[in-house]
Formats: sequence, structure tokens, C-alpha cells
Amino acid sequence: MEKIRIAVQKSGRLNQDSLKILKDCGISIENGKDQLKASARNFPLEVFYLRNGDIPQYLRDGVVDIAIIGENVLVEKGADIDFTDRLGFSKCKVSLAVPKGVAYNSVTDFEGKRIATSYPNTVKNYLAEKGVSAELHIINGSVEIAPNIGLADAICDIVSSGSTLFKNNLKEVEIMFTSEAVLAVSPKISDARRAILEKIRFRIQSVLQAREAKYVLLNAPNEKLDTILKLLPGMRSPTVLPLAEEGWSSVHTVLQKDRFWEMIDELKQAGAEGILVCPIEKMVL
Ligand SMILES: Nc1ncnc2c1ncn2[C@@H]1O[C@H](COP(=O)(O)OP(=O)(O)OP(=O)(O)O)[C@@H](O)[C@H]1O
Ligand SMILES: O=P(O)(O)OC[C@H]1O[C@H](OP(=O)(O)OP(=O)(O)O)[C@H](O)[C@@H]1O
Ligand SMILES: [Mg+2]
Repeated sequence: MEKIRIAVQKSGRLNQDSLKILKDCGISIENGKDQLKASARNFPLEVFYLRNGDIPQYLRDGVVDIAIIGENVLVEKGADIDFTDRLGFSKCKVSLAVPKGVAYNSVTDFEGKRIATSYPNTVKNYLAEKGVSAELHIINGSVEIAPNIGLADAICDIVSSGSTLFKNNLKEVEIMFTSEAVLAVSPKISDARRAILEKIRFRIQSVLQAREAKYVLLNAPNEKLDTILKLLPGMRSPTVLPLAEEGWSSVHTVLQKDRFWEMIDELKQAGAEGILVCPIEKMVL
């Protein structure tokens, strides 16, 4: 039987979350830690463990069919490669930063400056669009140290919490774009494997939707039901069931995580009691 080949980062920041999302999709991978290739036990899929930076070329050549990869790597090395879904983890910014003490007005301040980065194409294209030309120094890691050792006037790198910039006395001055892990697809994928990809995408979307939501059960006196129901969204509409105690009902609904705590406060004020909150494993809309 035909199998889809997926590239996952061998080790590093994307590795665990990538394997976790496959697991949550019910895909169980035979895990030999040192293997570079593994098969799924219950799904037509093979995993190739690769360096993140090498993945765009493997996709381009059709050596793998799909990959979980940082969007930033596609911007840098895989502008010709599409992705189908954002996966909600490894969120970061790709930014330009300068030493804290340097006055900064606009992107034209980078004209003629030395910029250290692991993302030369990204910086070159970004600055070219603004009509700015700078001198790029390509470094593979610890980029933020470059201004302190006199190697560059500025840097371009990934920023997440901002603590690496802070520790190196730098300030973020331009956010070029935001990035997260994505599901990228080889331009050479066959129709048969694309059909398997669609099955994976369906599962991933169910998992991601569930991660964003909570199942909530609460009790309410019947006279307060109207007010409470008006507050609730639900997937279609909330479920209302009578409690054994006369005059009371149980209300079941799905709440989005981003408005969750506000909603709980509003529900309590409206007379809800005994509120239970449960995780949702999968959500098929
Ligand atoms: N501080 C961060 N916060 C959130 N996401 C990050 C952060 N740093 C990197 N990432 C994301 O994780 C990806 C992998 O980063 P990591 O440092 O593990 O690997 P790498 O050294 O860039 O790649 P390789 O696998 O080729 O060694 C990056 O491409 C980016 O998308
Ligand atoms: O804003 P922060 O939360 O501090 O994160 C940003 C840092 O994280 C990444 O480095 P990483 O730790 O992956 O080290 P690396 O350079 O060895 O890849 C990135 O290259 C930045 O240096
Ligand atoms: Mg890194």
C-alpha cells in the first residue's frame, strides 16, 4: 500500500510538538530514537527525521511528500513551496534588532549597515522591497552576540519572549513577519499521496479545533436560563437537560479558550452554579 512520507525535525524545538500532533491524530509511530526513518503502525505514513534547514530541498526534490516545518524556513529557503495548514505551535517573530543605545527612526537606517543573520534571503528581500541595501554576515547560531563583539551593527533573528535580545542589550526595531509551524507540501506529491494528506489534514484540524475549546457543564435555576443561554455560543446551540431537582437545569456547551475566563465570570454572575470544565479531545465540525 502507498505510504505518505513526512519530514519531522530530528531534534530541536519542533521535534516534540510535531510528534505530539501526529500522536493526537491517532497516528502511532514506532519510535527508535536513533533511527532516521520510522513507520506508523496504524496509518500509511513514514516519518523521516531531518534537519529543519534541509527540509525545503527534500520537499522540492520530492524525497518527502509533506513536512512539519517553521514558516520562517520556508520564507528563507522555500518560497516555491506551499503549506496547507498552520499548526499553532513554535510561534515566533522574525525581526531586526539594534543595540539598545542606538537611536532608530526607520528601516532606511539600515542603509550600508552590517547585519548578522541566519536568514540572509529573508533580510535581503525585505530590505530590497524598502529600497535599502545592507551588508549581510551569515552566522548559523548565537546571532545576537554579533553586535557586542563588533561583528555587525544589527541582527536579524527569531524573537519569541525577547529574552535573548534583552540579555544581549539589543532592541527589536522591525518585525518582518510572524511565523509558526506549518504543514508544507512537496510540489511533486502524487494524487494517491495527496488523498492520504487530506485524511491527515482532517484529523489535524479536528485536533487543533479541540485544543482551542473546552466543554463546559453548569447548573442553573430555570428562571435564570434565558439570561445564561443568551451568553453562550455552543457548537450549534447549548444543550439543556432537566436536573432531578425540580426547577433546575443542566446546561452543556463549548467555549473558546480565548474568552473562557471572562465567560465563566459572566455565567456565575448570571446565576450559574457547579460549573465543570472538561478538555475536548477531538472536534469535528
Ligand atoms: N525561540 C523560539 N520560539 C519559538 N519558536 C522558535 C524559536 N526559535 C526557533 N523557533 C522555531 O523552531 C524552528 C526550529 O528551531 P531550532 O532552533 O530547533 O532549529 P534550527 O537550528 O533552526 O534548525 P535545524 O533543525 O536545521 O538544526 C525554527 O525554524 C522556528 O520556526
Ligand atoms: O526571544 P527568545 O525567547 O529569547 O528566543 C529567541 C532565540 O531562540 C532561538 O535560539 P535557540 O534557543 O533556538 O538557539 P540556536 O541559536 O542554537 O538555535 C533564536 O535563534 C533566538 O536566539
Ligand atoms: Mg534555534
